[in-house]
Amino acid sequence: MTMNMPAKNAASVATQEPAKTAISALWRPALGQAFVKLDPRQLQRSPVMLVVELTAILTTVLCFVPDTAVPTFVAVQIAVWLWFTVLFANFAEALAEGRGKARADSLKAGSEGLSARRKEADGSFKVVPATSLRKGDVVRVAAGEMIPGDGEVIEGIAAVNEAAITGESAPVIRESGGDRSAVTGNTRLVSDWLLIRISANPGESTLDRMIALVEGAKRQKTPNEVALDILLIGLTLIFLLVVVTLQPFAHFANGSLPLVFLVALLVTLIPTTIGGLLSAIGIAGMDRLVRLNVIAKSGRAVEAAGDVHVLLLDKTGTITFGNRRCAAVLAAPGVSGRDLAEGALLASLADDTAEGKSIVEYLRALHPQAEPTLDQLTAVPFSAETRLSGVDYQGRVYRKGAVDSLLAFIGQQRRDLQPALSREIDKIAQSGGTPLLVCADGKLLGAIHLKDVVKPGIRERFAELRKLGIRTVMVTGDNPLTAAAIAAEAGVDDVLAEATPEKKLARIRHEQNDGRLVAMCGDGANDAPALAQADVGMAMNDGTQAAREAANMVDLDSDPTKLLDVVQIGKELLVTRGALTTFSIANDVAKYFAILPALFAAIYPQLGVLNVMHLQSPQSAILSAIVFNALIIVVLIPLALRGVRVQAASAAALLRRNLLIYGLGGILVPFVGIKAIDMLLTALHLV
Ligand SMILES: Nc1ncnc2c1ncn2[C@@H]1O[C@H](COP(=O)(O)OP(=O)(O)OP(=O)(O)O)[C@@H](O)[C@H]1O
Ligand SMILES: [K+]
Ligand SMILES: [Mg+2]
Repeated sequence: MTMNMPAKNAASVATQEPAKTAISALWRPALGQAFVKLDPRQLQRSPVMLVVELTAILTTVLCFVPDTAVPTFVAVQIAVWLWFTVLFANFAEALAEGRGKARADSLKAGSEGLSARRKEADGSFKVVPATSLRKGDVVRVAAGEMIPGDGEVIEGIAAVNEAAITGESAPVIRESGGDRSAVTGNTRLVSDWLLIRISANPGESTLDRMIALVEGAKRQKTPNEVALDILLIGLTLIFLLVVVTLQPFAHFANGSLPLVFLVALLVTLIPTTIGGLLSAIGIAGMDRLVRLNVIAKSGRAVEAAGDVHVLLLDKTGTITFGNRRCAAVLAAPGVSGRDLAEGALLASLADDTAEGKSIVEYLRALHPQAEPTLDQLTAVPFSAETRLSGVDYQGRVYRKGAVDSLLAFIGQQRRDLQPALSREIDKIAQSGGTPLLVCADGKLLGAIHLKDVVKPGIRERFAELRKLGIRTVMVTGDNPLTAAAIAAEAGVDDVLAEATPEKKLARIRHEQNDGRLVAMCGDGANDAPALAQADVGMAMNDGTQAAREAANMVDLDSDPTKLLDVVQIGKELLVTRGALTTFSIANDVAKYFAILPALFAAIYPQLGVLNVMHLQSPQSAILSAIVFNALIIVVLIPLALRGVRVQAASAAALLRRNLLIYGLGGILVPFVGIKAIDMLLTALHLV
């Protein structure tokens, strides 16, 4: 039986890193695409460009209608440059899509022909195509095989190579229970076997999302883009009105403006620069995100990231490495080490969280003892609500859990605790560790020290966030002392300790009610509601499937500090769009004053004083403006694709700076550019 072809090497897919696709290799296919995109059905996504295409068609027709006022060779040049305007905008979009296309193609190729071993109702396994898997199906995957879809590990532990999706070739461990249970389709098992419950229907998987994200033009417009589109359509209508009313003015002075000129004038005045580059800016922004190994479920989330004020981070697994491990057990005064070891082991035997497993491992190594089998125990699984776990065994109740929760469970107060044990607990917490208490039948047996390590470099990233005006808040189910110790080490601005899922959710709602946009990073199943509520919810890829589903972003590298880069990308996206819109509109206003005097000079000689640019003739003025209008799109393509760099500064300072550069620049550049083109066209005898 051939299973899903491990020969289709995952690593070979990953080597086609989009970042390494040079622009030089992309512009050729983009050139072809620019013509394909002339199809009005495609162009209607960009209303301004559709108007330009209509004027290009009209002007082309007018070339065949002799007009004494406009020499045919000038009319032809205008028509050609109008077509160029549309082509340049199409080229920009195609170029932006190019990198993503290459990535999408390699991702698709990697998933073709995959099959799966699905568990049937009678318990047998049947080989089916991966595309036929539905949410809830259970599949078995063995070493060397590809995981056929996103899902949750329900049995087994194995090493998985996720290079095809993340580009990271070091295998990661996936196991049932706990916070490392989510697997991604199209990744390869390199050891052992897993039983996986599929969690996504066809078309909804991580892979599908990645493909949709990088396939540019098919993506949905964000609310911001839609709003800008409406503004651009409004401006187009206003200028249409302006141009239409020019003819009566000309008639009034017994003059006339050729139709070709009016049509061309309309194009120079409507916001073609931003209209032509808008789509490319959005696609390029998403592409930057994909290259960062972050998958966003919507463009809206990325834009929200650009405006985030507060960042909530889960402690375990996000700020720390998250493999909270048992480092020591401490018996309560009057309790033997043997009794504590027995109680702690029993309370952990049925606990499949990472913490529970580490306690069992620790005790088996240090205090070997006879163990009951699992079917002799009644398991009480850990929950973030109770913060307790354990078993009932032979009529006795074994529990372990957070200090306050366990004390409440056995009806004790913190102040009733023996001072020696109390001191030990505080010591564990002050060192950043997590203390658990263990009890059997209401009697305290002692404490367990769970250790975790703060991820390196996290402090520096938080400092950078602070410079961008973003406040960081650590939320944790842990006790206040541990929370404070880790918070101090990581350098967060605020802490919320002993947080249940409800408390996390309430904190986010509270910030949102105060008008702040909230981002949240988390990995656990108990983080899912908060991730869903946050404006930007980023789940760690190696976390739980619940978190990945609730979030609107997934970081494939499971690096929470990546949110900083996402914020940066969001800001760049917003600033780039804003800057080019400012530039485009300033440009159009300037063109109005640059061309009109030249156009009307013959009809209203008094306008001569306004003709500061001394353009050669009305036809040279109009042609120069059209050429400038087309070329400025090409000139700005690199900026649209690369994005405007954003320094750590307040939003107001950013706005001031950009208004100055792109607003003032937008007014001045057309005067210089049109004059230069006018001189060149005249010298070449083209007008
Ligand atoms: N397996 C377990 N059994 C019993 N108690 C546990 C277990 N794991 C954790 N606890 C206790 O429950 C508390 C909450 O744990 P949980 O994993 O829900 O925290 P959290 O809300 O995800 O926040 P963070 O992950 O940042 O600590 C822990 O601080 C610990 O005291
Ligand atoms: K224009
Ligand atoms: Mg957690």
